[in-house]
Amino acid sequence: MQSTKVLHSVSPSSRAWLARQNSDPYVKKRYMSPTVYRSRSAYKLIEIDDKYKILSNSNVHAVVDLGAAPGGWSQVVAQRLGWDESAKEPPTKLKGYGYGKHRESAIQKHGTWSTPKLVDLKQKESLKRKGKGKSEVAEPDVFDPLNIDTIDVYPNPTVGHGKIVAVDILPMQPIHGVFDFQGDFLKSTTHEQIRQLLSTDPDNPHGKVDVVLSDISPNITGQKMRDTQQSLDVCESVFRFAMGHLRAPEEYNDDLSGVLLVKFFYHQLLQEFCETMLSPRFNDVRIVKPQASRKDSEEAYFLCRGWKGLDDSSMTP
Ligand SMILES: C[S@@+](CC[C@H](N)C(=O)[O-])C[C@H]1O[C@@H](n2cnc3c(N)ncnc32)[C@H](O)[C@@H]1O
Repeated sequence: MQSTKVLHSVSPSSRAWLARQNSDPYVKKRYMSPTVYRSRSAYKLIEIDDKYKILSNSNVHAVVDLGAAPGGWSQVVAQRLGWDESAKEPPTKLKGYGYGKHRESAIQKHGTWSTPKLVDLKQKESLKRKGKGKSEVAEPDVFDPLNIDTIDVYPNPTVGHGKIVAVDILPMQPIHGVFDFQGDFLKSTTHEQIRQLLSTDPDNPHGKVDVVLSDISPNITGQKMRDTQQSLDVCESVFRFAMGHLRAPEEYNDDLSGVLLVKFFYHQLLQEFCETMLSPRFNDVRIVKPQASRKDSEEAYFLCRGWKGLDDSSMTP
């Protein structure tokens, strides 16, 4: 009886959404998978990598995931690069590591770093007052507003290869093996922050990347021209970043390395962008629409493989 009431109180659009969720095979798959993917989108990247091996490839040492929140794609990248996210094992906390130089020493010591979990100082104080020392009481798994003295370190981390940097305008929960930060990718300062993070790797002083992924979705307004312009702005910004950061082709032993995968929304202008900007710069450019991408969505991806490099001096990033 109660459930009928609840259903009646649900709006027709929410009911349609629930019906679509209930019949969506990828939603079901997500709940049944041993890895709890944070997004349904994860299956799009799995499908693309299974087919084109853009991540499962020994040439991949640095990957950038743009528009990464809540983190489904980053989870897939981390897995494919061997940083098997141990979602089942709760992270433990070590004292003494945080941001800046502490973060660097944590990376050196543990091979990874994730955004520190914050500790609730009030709760900490109240535990202290009750005379419960650290050794007797498990530290609460909550916020430390100062953000300086704890870091999540997985007890038995699987050390993968390669550096993964994830960026989103929204915050994202940490993923083992992934450096994430909050930033607007359309701002050039964010491009610089990514480069700096990548170049902390001593083997990669210029902050070069092998794979640039972008699943960025601008806010869709329903106004075709505006949405198209937004999609174009994102694609151009991602391409500019790729031009400045993809590793030079001479460093690879094949002609399909140096990859850009970027989401777009169908429109003639995007098609022209692909033909004039992407096709001349990569050996293989195609439009992919993974099965996991909803048929009624106008999204698809430009998959560009085999970066040709900046041989033309007029092509400055
Ligand atoms: C479809 S979601 C990405 C899902 C993600 N690939 C996953 O698997 O979890 C699109 C993301 O793009 C982000 N986004 C939109 N505009 C952005 C911008 N200018 N800079 C960075 N991220 C942006 C949104 O915040 C949103 O999290």
